[in-house]
Amino acid sequence: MQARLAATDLACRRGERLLFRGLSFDCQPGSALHIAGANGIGKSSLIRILAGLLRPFAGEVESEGAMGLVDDRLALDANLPLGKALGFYEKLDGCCDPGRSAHLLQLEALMDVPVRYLSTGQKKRAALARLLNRGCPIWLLDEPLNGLDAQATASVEALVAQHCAGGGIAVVASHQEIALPGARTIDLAEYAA
Ligand SMILES: Nc1ncnc2c1ncn2[C@@H]1O[C@H](COP(=O)(O)OP(=O)(O)OP(=O)(O)O)[C@@H](O)[C@H]1O
Repeated sequence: MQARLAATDLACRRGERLLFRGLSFDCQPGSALHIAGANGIGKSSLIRILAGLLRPFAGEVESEGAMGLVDDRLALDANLPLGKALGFYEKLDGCCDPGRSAHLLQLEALMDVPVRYLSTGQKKRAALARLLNRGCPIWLLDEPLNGLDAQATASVEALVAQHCAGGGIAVVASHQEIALPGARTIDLAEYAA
């Protein structure tokens, strides 16, 4: 899996506040990065900068390989049953093994449930299934453990580990502990402006 994600001397401003500055890293295939820090420090802002959804105040991002973002916005049709909502994107993404993500994320029993009725943790698992189905090498995960129980947390940690073992890159913003073997942790407080 060819992938690279590098940030050079990034700074982020939201409104009138400079949140962080001087942030650099270089993720090679197989690497995981945990972005840690308190509420409001700028973790989601950093993820959005990496995804190209927010312009950095300074610095630049270089990437090689497709990116998949999972955050608190669920990009699935709320009115469709989960199976159909995922199926729409499986066709677009050319996913050839949709059963794998449903199985790994314990979603099989929920396929007939309209997306809007899913619980917080079930919605998060559905978003992760969509990410898995895309097969993209760079994962940007913003608080992926929010709403997950212990079993689902362990599943997500295992999925990230497998993704990196296969040469993928994962950047995980989380104020919670997350077990990511071999991951580098960046505490955004150390870059606070
Ligand atoms: N559009 C905006 N305009 C001005 N300020 C903003 C905007 N969006 C976010 N902020 C502020 O930027 C700061 C960082 O927000 P961000 O969501 O990146 O933090 P976070 O570390 O992800 O927090 P949390 O752990 O609560 O998710 C916060 O103080 C927030 O209020």
